Amino acid sequence: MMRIASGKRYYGEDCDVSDVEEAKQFRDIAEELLMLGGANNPGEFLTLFRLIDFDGLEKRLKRLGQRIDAFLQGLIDEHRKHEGRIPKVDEYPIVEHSFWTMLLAGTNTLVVTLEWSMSNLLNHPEILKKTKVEIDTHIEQNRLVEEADISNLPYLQSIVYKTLRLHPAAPLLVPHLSSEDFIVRQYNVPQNTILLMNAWAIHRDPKLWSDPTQFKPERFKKGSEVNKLLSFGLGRRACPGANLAQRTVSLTLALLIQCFEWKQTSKEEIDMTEGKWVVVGRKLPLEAMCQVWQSPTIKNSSLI
Ligand code: HEM
Repeated sequence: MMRIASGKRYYGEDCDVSDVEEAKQFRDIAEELLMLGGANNPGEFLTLFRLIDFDGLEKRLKRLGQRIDAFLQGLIDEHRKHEGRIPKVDEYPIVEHSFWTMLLAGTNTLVVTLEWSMSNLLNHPEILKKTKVEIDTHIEQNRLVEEADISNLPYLQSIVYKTLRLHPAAPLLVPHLSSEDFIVRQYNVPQNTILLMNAWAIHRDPKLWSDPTQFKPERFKKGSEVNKLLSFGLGRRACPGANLAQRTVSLTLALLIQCFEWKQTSKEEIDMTEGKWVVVGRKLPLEAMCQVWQSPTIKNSSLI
């Protein structure tokens, strides 16, 4: 995402990151923001806590907001210097906020989805094998998978859908606020109520899915199953990056499978315990062994 937005890289080996200090700053900010975003704020339930800023959450958020503004200002100034344009201060807020929302909403979500996909595949070697066969059957030996190939790899796409169902990166979506009073079934929802939707629970509801906790990519062969997914929300505030996300995760996963042979580090199943941030990844980082497949195209690729 950072590359799309500014042409820079903030993650990866230090030698690939042009400005190591700036990259570290970004990673620190993103981590703190995700941590505070997931914080349970007692002030939302009891006014007294809000008045005394219990836990100092508000102070920490304000401090973080200033760090974010300074960081983004630096990027925008740098960009304008290259563009040779005179800065127009009143343009900043929109540019800043759009830029930051994209980075915040579009980085960790992709990473955790990819990590959950790989975890599931390592726990199901037969599915991993089937995916490799699909890739090798559709992609010529002398080239790597490209974005345009994804639509010809339905089994791979099913794995991504399946992962989005069992491990939606934002299991409670994003909090919404009711703009007026309304009724859902027998529930009265007053104006200004914070509303959370539990996509995680809906995706595991046995009334909607057969074998709801099983990792069975085949089920998504039937297109209608995809329409039941809520991983990107619904309606006018649904995720605008859904298409990009599915393509990015599918392509990265396809390349990982095409280029490397993957194995677990032990005989035990990979622990699938979830972490507790607002974007829910694995509790423990995924550990796996990989080896480059012995093909000249892959060995000579700049990806390796
Ligand atoms: C697997 C990856 C992703 C998942 C699971 C995901 C999921 C979500 C969810 C659940 C929402 C809230 C929808 C709602 O509350 O109804 C959302 C909002 C949003 N997402 Fe994503 N997202 C992903 C990737 C991306 C990417 C790559 C981008 C940007 C390029 C992006 C940009 C946004 C933005 C800007 C919003 C806010 C939309 C609004 O409030 O109107 N997301 N996303």
